[in-house]
Amino acid sequence: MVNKQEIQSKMMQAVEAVRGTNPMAGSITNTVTINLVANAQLAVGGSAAMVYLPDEAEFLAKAGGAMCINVGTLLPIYEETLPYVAKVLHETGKPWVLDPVAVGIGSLRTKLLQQFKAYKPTIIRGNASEIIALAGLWGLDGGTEQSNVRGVDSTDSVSGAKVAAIALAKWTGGAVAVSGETDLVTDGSIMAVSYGGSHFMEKITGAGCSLGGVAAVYATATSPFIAALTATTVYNVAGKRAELKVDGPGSFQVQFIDELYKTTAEDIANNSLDIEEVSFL
Ligand SMILES: Nc1ncnc2c1ncn2[C@@H]1O[C@H](COP(=O)(O)OP(=O)(O)O)[C@@H](O)[C@H]1O
Ligand SMILES: Cc1ncsc1CCOP(=O)(O)O
Ligand SMILES: [Mg+2]
Repeated sequence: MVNKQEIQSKMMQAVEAVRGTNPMAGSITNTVTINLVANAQLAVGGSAAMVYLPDEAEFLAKAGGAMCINVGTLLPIYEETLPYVAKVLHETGKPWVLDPVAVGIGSLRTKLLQQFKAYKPTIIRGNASEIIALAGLWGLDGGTEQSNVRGVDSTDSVSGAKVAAIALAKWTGGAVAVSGETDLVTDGSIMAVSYGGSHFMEKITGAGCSLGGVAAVYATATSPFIAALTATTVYNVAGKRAELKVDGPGSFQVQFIDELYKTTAEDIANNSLDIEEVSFL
């Protein structure tokens, strides 16, 4: 039987551990949202470092507690950097987050995302359409060959990505977080549904990317499933609170960082959460 209280208590421990140790999680991420990713990582108590080059990525992979790879804006050097660092992370057993932003656009993105299958990302974080398309690219259950990703946005429902998320988690042995109005997090045997957030999160760029960066911070301190769920929950609490204090997306982004900073371990434990066993789905 899955014990919800145990999951909540592990999330609280992860939040405290990160605040107490300021762990470093390096990133190779996109040029649109790089600043928000770093600020969100700092707000929850982590330390951020962003690089582009293969040797620097290897350095961060080895020096940090986890890493975040986000393919949002690809540069030619990434053809070398990304498979190289993913292999290092896989071989050294370092947790890493993959955000398959805009999967389906362009040949380099497709090739890199195909290469990542063998390096088993510890946490895969994406919106519903990205999760479905990645499962399709990897030939797993619940995936579709044709990506429904519209640029970087989802056109699928979160519940429609359930089978794909489970299949991806079973393949990697890690966790998958599907974001949207409500969020799903699974390790292939447990499915968590987390509530909260704000409609303003669709009106700023980088809510998803920074969620991946924060998941990497928590992955330095706990299991992939708890890390993905803790990040998802912190986002739901902070998003809900920020919305109450602002009247537009610009001030929301600023307030959201403040709320990430202020969210406590207790707030996370008290946020609305459903847990079910995957075998009963
Ligand atoms: N309509 C919404 N209501 C509440 N929270 C949302 C909504 N849309 C997105 N979020 C939140 O925004 C964050 C990013 O999710 P999403 O927008 O799906 O990712 P992406 O930016 O990669 O498409 C997640 O924390 C998610 O819970
Ligand atoms: C707009 C955009 N274009 C390429 S990457 C990117 C950022 C996407 O951020 P998110 O997926 O968090 O909304
Ligand atoms: Mg995204």
